[in-house]
Amino acid sequence: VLFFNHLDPTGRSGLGGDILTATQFGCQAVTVLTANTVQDTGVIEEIHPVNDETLDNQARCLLEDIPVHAIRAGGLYSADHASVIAQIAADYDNVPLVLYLGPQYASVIEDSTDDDIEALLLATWETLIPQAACVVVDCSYLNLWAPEDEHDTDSSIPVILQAILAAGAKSCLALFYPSPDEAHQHILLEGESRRMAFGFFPLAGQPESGDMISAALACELTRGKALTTACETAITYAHKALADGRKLGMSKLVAQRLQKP
Ligand SMILES: Cc1ncc(COP(=O)(O)O)c(N)n1
Repeated sequence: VLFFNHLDPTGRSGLGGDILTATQFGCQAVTVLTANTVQDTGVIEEIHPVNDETLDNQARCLLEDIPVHAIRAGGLYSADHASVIAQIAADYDNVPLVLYLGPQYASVIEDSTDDDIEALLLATWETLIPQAACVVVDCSYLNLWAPEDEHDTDSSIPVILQAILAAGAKSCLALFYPSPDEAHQHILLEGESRRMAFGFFPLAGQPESGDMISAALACELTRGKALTTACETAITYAHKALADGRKLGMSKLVAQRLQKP
């Protein structure tokens, strides 16, 4: 599996976590760094995006060397990142693309402007979402990825999810979908009519669950698993990893990713 992600030096999220998840699923992780960061288990102090040429060169270097069976794109910090990954996805269109849209920290980047963030959103919607086999979103942060006219609309989650499918994504796994009884639930949307709900997930509000679930999902897809089964396995895995999480630092738990799915 080819992972695009940031490097979280704590290993809690990002490429370090992806490698552990891939290992647990019996896959080799090949990795492309999108950004170096300065952070601990609580605060992201700095994000330094990698330039788009390095991103492109590293990904293509790996793809020409090693057969890749799934691509998981996360940790996107610039419109150029989205465009480079989109071009790669187009060149390798037989390889399923799992796109993860989670908490989005592009505003942490020094000198970043609203225009930069808007350009990232636009490139994501126009070039990446249309090519995704599955877009994994965390509904708690979905408004950060909403197209400009959807910002600040409280009831926009179902609208944005439908927009993801309308943009061309084959499916969308919506995590922490706000259900009427206030519990959180995960929902897989496929095409116009197919909708499948997964069980309740008691560990709501753990931002790294989507990072982990999308990584595990990409690994499961390399084995030719059906999407619903792959989603279910990935969710169960993340649930266990978070339930066994350890407070290694002063802030967020570090999931135990070496965990039988
Ligand atoms: C640069 C960067 N991007 C994303 C995350 C994950 O998000 P979270 O810490 O909310 O799980 C992170 N720790 N660092």
